[in-house]
Amino acid sequence: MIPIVAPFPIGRPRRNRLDAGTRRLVAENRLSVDDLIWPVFIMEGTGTISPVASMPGVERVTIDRLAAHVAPAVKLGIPAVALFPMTPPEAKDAEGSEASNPDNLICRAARLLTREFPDLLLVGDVALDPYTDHGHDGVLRPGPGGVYVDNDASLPVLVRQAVVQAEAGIGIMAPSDMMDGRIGAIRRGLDAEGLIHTRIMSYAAKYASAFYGPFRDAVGSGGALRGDKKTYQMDPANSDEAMREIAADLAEGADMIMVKPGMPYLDIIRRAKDQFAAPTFAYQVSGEYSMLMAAIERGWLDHDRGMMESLMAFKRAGADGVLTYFAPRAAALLRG
Ligand SMILES: NCC(=O)CCC(=O)O
Ligand SMILES: [Mg+2]
Repeated sequence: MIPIVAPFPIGRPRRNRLDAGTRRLVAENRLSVDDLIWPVFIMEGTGTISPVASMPGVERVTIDRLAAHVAPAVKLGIPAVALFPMTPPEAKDAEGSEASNPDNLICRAARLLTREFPDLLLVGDVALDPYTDHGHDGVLRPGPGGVYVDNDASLPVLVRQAVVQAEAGIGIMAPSDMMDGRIGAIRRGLDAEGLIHTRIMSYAAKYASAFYGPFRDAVGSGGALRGDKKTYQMDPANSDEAMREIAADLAEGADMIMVKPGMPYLDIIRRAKDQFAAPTFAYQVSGEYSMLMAAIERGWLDHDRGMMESLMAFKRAGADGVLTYFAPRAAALLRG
């Protein structure tokens, strides 16, 4: 489609920007509270709210503080929270066994939130990195290059993790591990337990990115990480490959797909939406958040305008929703 524009001076594009009313009428995209998913960090202990040093304005909370922490977001109408645990080092092992403990932090948090806020959607991360002492998303076995994150040996562990999380009340499973075939394996595993309503939001195109740094600080997995994740997360140079990853996950039964990180990968979101017309989400990851907040704290950017513009970019790129640490603040602004 080639837009027809009358030549100047008959055509004057500035007419449609003349006043706030006109600008509202012609706005092509809108951000709404309905688009927001809020990632929340949980830790062991009691009575503690602990700031994440590398993410100004973000806190980890103990389970007894979780309902009070989440209540304002629920009140603002945020439809979903994504839960991430800070697993204590003594609960970590090489196989990530704690991931499938039905009484792990995530499951206890999910039972509590389901009871307190029955309409709030819970998104559960499926990957082993918060639970392994080596910081990888799957289990390590001898393989190419010495040790290797073993795809097929990781799948049954991920399936068990998804099942315990679903049984604890998590309605949306979000596999972030990037193993091949995990969406199909998790779907079959859930269905075998009768968990046919559990949705899968696949981190289909997850890049091996520098922008996850502050998150690893928040969940305490950064120091432990041996090597890098380049043998399973995607190369930032690639875009066609993201389309193949997304196609595979949709074919295996993903209900929704995600692109991660967000802002440096807006082109991937647009391609994905145009090509697959599936519910598409962006994760505005910790490094993007902290980058904005660092500039905001120095007075170099305006908080509200910077936040809203960064979120609108995802809508314009074609995302249906955004996982963002700004969610409660954006929702408060949208509610006026
Ligand atoms: N599965 C979650 C992550 O890997 C990182 C998210 C972030 O950096 O915010
Ligand atoms: Mg894949």
